[in-house]
Amino acid sequence: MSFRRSASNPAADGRLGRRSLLKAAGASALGATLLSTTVGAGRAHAATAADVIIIGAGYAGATVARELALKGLKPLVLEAQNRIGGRVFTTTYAGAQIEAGAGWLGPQQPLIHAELRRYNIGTYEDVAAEQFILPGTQGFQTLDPTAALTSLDQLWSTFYSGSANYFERPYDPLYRADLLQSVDPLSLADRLGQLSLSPTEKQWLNSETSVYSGGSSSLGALTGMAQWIQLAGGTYGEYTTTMSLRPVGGMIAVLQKMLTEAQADVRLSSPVKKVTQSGGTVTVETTSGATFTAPAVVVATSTNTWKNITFSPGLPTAHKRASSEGIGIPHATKVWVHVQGSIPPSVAQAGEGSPILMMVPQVKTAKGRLYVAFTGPSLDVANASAVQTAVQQLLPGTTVLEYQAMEWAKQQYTGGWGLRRPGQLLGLFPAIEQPHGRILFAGGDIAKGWHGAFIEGAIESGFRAAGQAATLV
Ligand SMILES: Cc1cc2nc3c(=O)[nH]c(=O)nc-3n(C[C@H](O)[C@H](O)[C@H](O)COP(=O)(O)OP(=O)(O)OC[C@H]3O[C@@H](n4cnc5c(N)ncnc54)[C@H](O)[C@@H]3O)c2cc1C
Repeated sequence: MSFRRSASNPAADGRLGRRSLLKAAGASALGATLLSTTVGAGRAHAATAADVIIIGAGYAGATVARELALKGLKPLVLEAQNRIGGRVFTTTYAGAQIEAGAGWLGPQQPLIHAELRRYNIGTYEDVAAEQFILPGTQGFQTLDPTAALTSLDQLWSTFYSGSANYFERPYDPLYRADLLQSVDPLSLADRLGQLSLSPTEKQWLNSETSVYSGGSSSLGALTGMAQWIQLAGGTYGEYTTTMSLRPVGGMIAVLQKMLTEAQADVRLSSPVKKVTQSGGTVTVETTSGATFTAPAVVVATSTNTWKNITFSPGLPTAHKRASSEGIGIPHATKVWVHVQGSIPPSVAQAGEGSPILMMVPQVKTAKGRLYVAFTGPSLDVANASAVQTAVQQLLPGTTVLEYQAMEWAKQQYTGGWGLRRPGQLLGLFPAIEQPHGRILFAGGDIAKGWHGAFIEGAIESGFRAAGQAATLV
């Protein structure tokens, strides 16, 4: 899909009016390519009177835009794709509204709840599971939710023991940097290896540690997930509620309202390739050759994508390291599966290395039920019979009617959700939050609190970066 540039049509050069925001948010069907369209072959330079240029129209960028606008400043948002939202992608499938990316909110995430109140957007509870299907000594076993969660709670409390001390203040993760010295180098797999677990118990835990790590539990940091647990209240039961709420209108709804309130000039299909600081200004160049200048720039893209932009002068050490090592995980495939069968709504988990690691029940349809599946790297989601077999292993007696997969880690402009690697908390913070001259950095990946896999963190980082940017204008 491509558009021709037309001087008389603002949408044609990627500019977005308020009414177009809604359309842009849901423009692409799930499964369609998310690569940006080549809008406006951009030979021209584009003069702009923006106070701050924001690169990226995800939750972090939208928060920056809204906060700067509230301070009376004029933001310009350059977004690579032909839609807003980034790793939030509300769309429809099998007649239902679905989330191809971020799907749930937790009750203990104050910033997103303040935004929901601000824009008068309600939430509703997600579908409750009526049973759990978990690895057993001989194949899978079915448990009622209370029994499963009680056992899981005990196992995770052993796994995370000590985290209440080393994250005494979970919103200030370096507060006990002294205690973190021995813990931050550990991967989730290292921690599993320290415990005396039966093979079954190990599988109960490593299905989740491998999902969050993007394949192998050796990729994710123990301190990454332990901080989430402490932010949630300290127990696994409380942590599970981070997957309990959905906003009316979808995960995109608040973001749309933020950009609308900001009256932000949002240019879609405008991938930034170069950011140059000189004197008191910063010049931003898109892949089409369009240039924009402003006294400050906020880079609000996923950490993994920073390396695709040429910064002059080059990025500081911590930022270079974050982008080259990656905070975004290497495998983040979320599949919506339409399942037929008489099985009650079930949460199903399988051990690390399995084709599907976790399935979560979603809405009932006329023909069956939708499920969200998080896969492991061993499953080829292009192979329908492999998907069918993998689903039937977890949900026996069911048939897959259809499915749609989004391989987020392969998306050029976002990548997957984030989970810090071992050593990154002490190795990158607090330097990663600091300005690089007139360039500021925002994004869920580098949040202090709900980092990586939560829009709460993207909003937090957006508030911080907006405050930093305002001092430079
Ligand atoms: C499958 C999946 C499930 C998730 N589930 C949840 C969940 O249930 N709950 C939850 O709270 N969070 C969840 N998350 C995490 C959440 O989506 C992210 O933490 C959050 O959306 C990150 O927002 P952001 O603004 O930091 O980055 P992004 O959303 O990645 O936004 C960055 C934007 O920058 C743009 N961009 C990149 N490069 C350029 C460039 N060169 N020029 C211009 N623009 C550029 C991108 O296109 C993108 O729009 C999930 C994520 C994924 C992938």
